[in-house]
Amino acid sequence: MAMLLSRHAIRTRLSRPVTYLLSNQATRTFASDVKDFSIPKTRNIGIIAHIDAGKTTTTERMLYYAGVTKRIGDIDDGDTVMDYLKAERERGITINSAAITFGWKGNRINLIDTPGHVDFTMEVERAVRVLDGAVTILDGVAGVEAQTETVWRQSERYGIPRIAFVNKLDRTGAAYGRTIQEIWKKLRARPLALQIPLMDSTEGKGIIGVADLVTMEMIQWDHMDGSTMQRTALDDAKHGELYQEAIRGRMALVESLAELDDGIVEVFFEEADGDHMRVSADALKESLRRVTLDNKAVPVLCGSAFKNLGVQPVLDAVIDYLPSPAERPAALATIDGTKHALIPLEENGKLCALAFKVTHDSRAGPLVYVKVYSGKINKRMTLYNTTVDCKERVNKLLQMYAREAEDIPFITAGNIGVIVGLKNTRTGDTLVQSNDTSSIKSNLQLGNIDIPSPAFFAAIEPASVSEEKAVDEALKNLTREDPSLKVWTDEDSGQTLISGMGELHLEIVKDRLINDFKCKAEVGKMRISYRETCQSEAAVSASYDREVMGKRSKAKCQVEILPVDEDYQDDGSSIVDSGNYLQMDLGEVDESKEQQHQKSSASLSSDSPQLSREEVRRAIQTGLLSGLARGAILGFPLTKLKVKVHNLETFGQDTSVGSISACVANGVQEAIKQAGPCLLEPMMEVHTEVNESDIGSVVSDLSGTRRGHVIGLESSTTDGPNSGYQQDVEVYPPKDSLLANSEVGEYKTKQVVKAHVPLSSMLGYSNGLRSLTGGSGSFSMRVIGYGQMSKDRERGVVEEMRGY
Ligand SMILES: Nc1nc2c(ncn2[C@@H]2O[C@H](COP(=O)(O)OP(=O)(O)OP(=O)(O)O)[C@@H](O)[C@H]2O)c(=O)[nH]1
Repeated sequence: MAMLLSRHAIRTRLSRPVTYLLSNQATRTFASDVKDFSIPKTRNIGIIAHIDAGKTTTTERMLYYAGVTKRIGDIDDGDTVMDYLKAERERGITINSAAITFGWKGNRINLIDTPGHVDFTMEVERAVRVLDGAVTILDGVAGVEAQTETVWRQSERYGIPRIAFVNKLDRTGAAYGRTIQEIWKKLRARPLALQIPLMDSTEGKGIIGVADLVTMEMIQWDHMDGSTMQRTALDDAKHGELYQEAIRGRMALVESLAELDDGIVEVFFEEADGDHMRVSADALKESLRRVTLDNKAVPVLCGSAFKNLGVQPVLDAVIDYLPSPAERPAALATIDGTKHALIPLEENGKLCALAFKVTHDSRAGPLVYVKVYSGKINKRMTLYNTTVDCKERVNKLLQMYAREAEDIPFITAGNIGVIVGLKNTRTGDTLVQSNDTSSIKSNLQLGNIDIPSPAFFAAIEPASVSEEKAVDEALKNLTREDPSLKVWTDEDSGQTLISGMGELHLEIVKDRLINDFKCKAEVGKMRISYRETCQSEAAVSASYDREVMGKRSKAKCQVEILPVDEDYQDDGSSIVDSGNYLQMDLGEVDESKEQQHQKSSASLSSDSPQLSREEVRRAIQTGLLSGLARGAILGFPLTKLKVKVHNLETFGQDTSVGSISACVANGVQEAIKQAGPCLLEPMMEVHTEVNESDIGSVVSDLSGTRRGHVIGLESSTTDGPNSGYQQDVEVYPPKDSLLANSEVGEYKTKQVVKAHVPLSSMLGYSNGLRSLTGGSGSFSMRVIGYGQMSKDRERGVVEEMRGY
């Protein structure tokens, strides 16, 4: 079976088990290989996918086959190990990215399970940046879905090598070939099929085994729990059609690798005599590893986690193709927020670690999950948190098994572990050694995540005065865990408010307050976080004149306000904050003249305070921000305004920073009232992916009932612009491959409807879309800004908010 490689390739040739228990669950025994902390044998990996693709189902099998659990947890029965929060078990979804360590064939895998729901994109982002590699799980029926693309892009931003597992091939309509084509077309990644599924066409059972194209073996699993895996050499007499297909698959694999990797070309000509079938499995694996680590390609495997088919080869692929921490580029940190520094992975280097997640345990207190990038954390060590500038003491170090944990003596560079005892560290903080005297100690940051502005809020009311402290404490813990959750007090009502990324996000917070923290509190209706702006210009003179304890404090200023739109181009002279452009004219006077000016203006007292120019500037800025914090209609923050303060005059000895700020804030508030205040609502960019037959109903729903504006329609497999994305490559297997698709898996081209829709109209869209498309549609959305609403709608919102 000798064949030449493609022309392109030729051209390019040349201890003791568990000692510590956080919950009351049963003690478990950890495999000894997880105690091997050597870097080449460590894999920090995550599982990323669209909601419901089967991440948790697959992970549960991984834990079972690795010997961590004694039986397989079932998502549908609500008894999984990874989804341990009550709220997760009830809903059957993953919310907190639970981290777990287990051994596989002498290696140590730190696995982080991540949520697929759009409300928890921040959780994914937090997890993704500490990963060294990722397994992408795709639903073999739905293919590459909207949220898959979002999480894929997130992992791409961090340059994380990935493998893919096409799951659910037992289901009617599953299509492996089509899913692989979608990896190519939608994710713009080069898929390399390492397996082809054996479909049972007679009884329509879907997948019953897989052909391994690397070893040219047939793999089959027992019908019980899938723990016994039988490998037999593929042969023509026994496997007939599948054997022929496997040969085509093997040749396609070698050809594709040859385009990406010179190493395999050499093996092909020098060791395999130009025969695709004689390239050894080991040589193929080495080549696959090289191209995966270089992010040139994505090895693809397949199966059905639910039917216990295909999971062990995914674990093998994690070891074979995903990087150890030593094979990743050095971490990037910032010093003083501007200079960049690389943190090479050195076990004996200076300690540098990132707290990527904080959870709360009722017995142990805060558990801080860290990734150590350099150096080593020991028990009882004193750390320095560079983000909040404080010393922290390590009490215990743990290795997690979902909710259970084991004491470990240290966490070395490249590893993930949990610290108990840190009091102030929050998600996203950087930790270094306390006695590190180098200049980078206090200002080195491993880079925080930008948190989008919250879209929803709700009021929280403790059930009684005696409950207030417990609720406050619980909220403090929850915000430490989750930086996308905000808590504040409404000035008018004195109510505590929480805001977050979405309805589900806040619902989960509520569940956790009540069930995990056992607080007695009422959470009010989820409300949309609107914004306010002005429709016209206004200029006002503001003054502040107060006597406090016999001392007179007086200031005057002019405030001008004007609305700006998204296209506004500032000349660089403004301070930009929350979509507002702030300007302050302090005049051309220099420091000494300014002080004289203050003195000469002092008409009420002879001993005027000598505020520096910088103090005055800061006081004005504080006033501007506080004036813009609450709108005139419903008290929402203002945005899309240009505000200018000038002609500031101060009088008297007590014309303090506070008086200037108050004068400016009063001026801003007065100007807003005069400039035609109006409400703005969050606008979402929505991508809805549907079968062609459903386009009509989806478009009319979005543009009619949901008040959206459809901006485009494109085939979900359209090739968009992407440098380096080669379109003329043949990807195996083809989308209509009979063998790779289940009998009824007829190929349907999907279309993506792109629309801008007000957030308020997107409430309940998941259910609406499900009924419009019979469950085949999926969508993703993100906030793109704030849009004006009609006067009628504004009236409705005001009445609803004020409770008329
Ligand atoms: N038929 C079939 N169903 C599966 C398979 N894998 C998962 N499921 C089902 O798909 C649903 C979702 O599975 P999960 O494992 O919770 O998916 P997930 O990706 O973890 O979902 P989130 O945690 O919500 O992001 C459950 O009802 C599973 O039983 C599979 O291989 N075949």
